[in-house]
Amino acid sequence: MSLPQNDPIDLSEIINLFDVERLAVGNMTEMAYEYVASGAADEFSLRWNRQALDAIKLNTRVLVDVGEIDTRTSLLGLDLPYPILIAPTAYHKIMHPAGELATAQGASTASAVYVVSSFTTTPLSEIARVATQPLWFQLYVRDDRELTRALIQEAEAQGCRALCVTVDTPVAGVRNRQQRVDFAMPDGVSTPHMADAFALTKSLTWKDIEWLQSFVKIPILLKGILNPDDADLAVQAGVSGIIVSNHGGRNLDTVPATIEVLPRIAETVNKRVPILMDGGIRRGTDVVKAIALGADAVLVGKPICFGLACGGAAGVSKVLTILRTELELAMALTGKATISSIDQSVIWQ
Ligand SMILES: Cc1cc2nc3c(=O)[nH]c(=O)nc-3n(C[C@H](O)[C@H](O)[C@H](O)COP(=O)(O)O)c2cc1C
Ligand SMILES: CCCCC(=O)C(=O)O
Repeated sequence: MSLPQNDPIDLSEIINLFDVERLAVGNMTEMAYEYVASGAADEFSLRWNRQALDAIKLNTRVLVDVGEIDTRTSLLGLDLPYPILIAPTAYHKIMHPAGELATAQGASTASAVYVVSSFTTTPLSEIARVATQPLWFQLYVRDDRELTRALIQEAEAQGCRALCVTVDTPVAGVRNRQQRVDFAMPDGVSTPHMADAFALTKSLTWKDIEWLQSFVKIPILLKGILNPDDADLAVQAGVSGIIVSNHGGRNLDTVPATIEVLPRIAETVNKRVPILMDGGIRRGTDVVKAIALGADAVLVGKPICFGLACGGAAGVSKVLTILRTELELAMALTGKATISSIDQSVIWQ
């Protein structure tokens, strides 16, 4: 397979986050598109993530002064201009030749935190050199715990500000669409920090979380929590945050939409640690809904990959800017001028 030949796309054609996927289809190899767009098995959870967000109605208040919309928030010691982060996604060089460097530049232009995947196709040190906004690192724990430790130490040395430990992937899901295109890394693309997808450990347990806490110096978040009982264990274990995620519908098909489980997890966590959420966030109104139902911030995965394919760094920053602008409009129109004022009252019951 050859590397992608991304033709420059007129980014003014991208008006919303659905446009970016439509435009990316023709601008990526079929293999890369199928890798990004697909979910596991019959793709129920992939669709439910979107359908469940769409099914939530908003409740507005009028005659509220929304002359100053303030989307700022703080998260694990960082002041964020708006509560949207780039979710960790693997293999950016199959989407655009500039790969993770373009993603980091796009994130920096748009003032967003970029969570770099363990399966980055660019060394972390090179990404850190171009990023002007904070980076977080997503960790896949490997069978070899000493290599895992070395990778974390590299992430810390490169200035990553938090570690998102992915806990929902002891094995990858039934990825039929990847099988159909014989998904493989093209020649010339490698993952410098992970030997291959088979290096992931299947034996990760709460004991390993304790082990990580014994030496990791940056905040640890657990990514891929769907069960309130696990959320409770995570808080008891002393982690700094949790990410409610079903891996974008890519692992276990027929688990519920993340927006559906979020309120239950928020109830259990009861503000003891910050909660992030991802899965199907495509509109500013989706961000409002997630915050109203208990998230402190959200992450976006696939639209960033498609933005990267359409226009490198400019495509990534465009996706973030559209979503941020839509969030501001949704806040003004619901009568919520600040992030902290967004609560259950904006959900039509
Ligand atoms: C192409 C792709 C690659 C991904 N790679 C990773 C990864 O390396 N590590 C990880 O924890 N999650 C990974 N994910 C899951 C995302 O971090 C995130 O949970 C999900 O994409 C969010 O849903 P959304 O794509 O609907 O926004 C990946 C998702 C996609 C689409
Ligand atoms: C085996 C996992 C590879 C990266 C990933 O997390 C994904 O494709 O969803």
